[in-house]
Amino acid sequence: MIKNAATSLMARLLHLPRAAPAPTYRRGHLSLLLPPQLLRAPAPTPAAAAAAMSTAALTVADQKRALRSEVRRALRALSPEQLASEDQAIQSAILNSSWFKESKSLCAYISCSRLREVDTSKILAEALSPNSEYDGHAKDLYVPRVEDKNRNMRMLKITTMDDLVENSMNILEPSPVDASGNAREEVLSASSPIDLFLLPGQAFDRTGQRLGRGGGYYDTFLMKYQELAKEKGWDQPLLVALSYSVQIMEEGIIPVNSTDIPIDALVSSSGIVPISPAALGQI
Ligand SMILES: Nc1nc2c(c(=O)[nH]1)N(C=O)[C@@H](CNc1ccc(C(=O)N[C@@H](CCC(=O)O)C(=O)O)cc1)CN2
Ligand SMILES: Nc1ncnc2c1ncn2[C@@H]1O[C@H](COP(=O)(O)OP(=O)(O)OP(=O)(O)O)[C@@H](O)[C@H]1O
Repeated sequence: MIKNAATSLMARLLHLPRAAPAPTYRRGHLSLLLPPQLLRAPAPTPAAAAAAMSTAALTVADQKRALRSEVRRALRALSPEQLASEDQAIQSAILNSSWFKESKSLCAYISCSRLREVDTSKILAEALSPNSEYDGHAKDLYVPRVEDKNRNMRMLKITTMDDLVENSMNILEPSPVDASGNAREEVLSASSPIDLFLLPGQAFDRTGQRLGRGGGYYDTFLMKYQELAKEKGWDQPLLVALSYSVQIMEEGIIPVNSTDIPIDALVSSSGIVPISPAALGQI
């Protein structure tokens, strides 16, 4: 946990003395949107309020960027042994869970060790295994493919790790067509629901906040998928994030926008933390 690092970071960002309590950020909380001088003013003009809100919105983006670099530094300081031991504990917790075993279709990320992401290789292997320990069937597995820099990401079905090729960011992604030249099935046009998303990220907290790498790819995709599930009358999927210990923040440290999609549960080497009512009912 890097509470002290994150607190000192927020103090620097907000020009507060170090002893000041860390600010709390809540969805739709007015004091996040408006700077102090505006909160004190009795009746700001609409133009002044709009200008102040755009400055404050930029500040949240800056705070997110700063927290990402702080976490990146903390992750780089971990030894390979520490990373491997947490990878093992996190993957075992997931592989042994009833919600993973019972899931029939899932979206997962292909972990990238250069980015210090929690390893998903054992989970992916089990999902693709035709003789899975649970019901002897492979699961339907969809993995991300970035389409452009405008937050467009698709989740494409793969049946083997050989379906993956390295992209320009050195992350493995599925080719858009399979070995026979057929377009891969994609989640947003599939005819059945996804049970489970295994999510990457830079920082998380126990209230369900998640900070990603800043592309907005996951928040945008999850918003689209949740709308689709609502339209189709499907159950919403369980959103589970995987986290090294140093990526778990105290409540109130992670800056939040209205487009951030909260997670249902968090898995770290200390175990599984169910957060939402949906997760408390299933985990
Ligand atoms: N394994 C994995 N796949 C994923 C994601 C992810 O976070 N992890 N994505 C989730 O969106 C999308 C790809 N987005 C990415 C965004 C940034 C970087 C990256 O290398 N970022 C560097 C910093 C680059 C910079 O700031 O200039 C880094 O984080 O160190 C990689 C993937 C889809 N696939
Ligand atoms: N659903 C959305 N619609 C429009 N813009 C969005 C949406 N989701 C995110 N964005 C924009 O994408 C940019 C990056 O967002 P943010 O910093 O929250 O991403 P992140 O959580 O780090 O990334 P990700 O969700 O991909 O893991 C921001 O400018 C944000 O406003």
